[in-house]
Amino acid sequence: MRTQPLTAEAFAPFGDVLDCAGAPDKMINEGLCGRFHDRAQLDFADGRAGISLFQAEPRSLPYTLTLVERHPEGSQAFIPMSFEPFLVICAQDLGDTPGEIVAFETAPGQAINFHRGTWHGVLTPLHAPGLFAVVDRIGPGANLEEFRLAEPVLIERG
Ligand SMILES: NC(=O)N[C@@H](O)C(=O)O
Ligand code: NI
Repeated sequence: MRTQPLTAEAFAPFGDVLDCAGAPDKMINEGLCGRFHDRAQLDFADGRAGISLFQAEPRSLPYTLTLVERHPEGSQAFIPMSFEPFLVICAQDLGDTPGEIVAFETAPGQAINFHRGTWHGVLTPLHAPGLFAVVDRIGPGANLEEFRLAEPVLIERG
């Protein structure tokens, strides 16, 4: 299957796109900063928000996907700390199992937030340095379900 450009509309079933598209919601700091306010649906059931840094190995396209995962107790945001695009993989939810895989390539300056329970591929940079801030749930109990695909899915550039 092939990647598609990340847009808020196409990603809406899976989560939020964070970018500075359009006009800011408000100008702050004496008019020197545009605030794109409250742009993600965060959820940290029975826990709290945490900010972690991920230093991930870059991958290449074509990319062979063998596993997806989800976090039933919380949302998870991937915020690149570079201006490099990255690969975002999701799957529709069929209840206990993931459905069709959908793959996006971000534009520079875009970040994403997976909604609670969204099936997704793990953090997948396409270029070094692979450095991301990740905002997700810190709390008790399990918050990771993994699903190994019956057949690997080859993801190619769209
Ligand atoms: N396991 C972990 O902290 N990261 C994954 O959830 C991921 O989506 O990369
Ligand atoms: Ni995850």
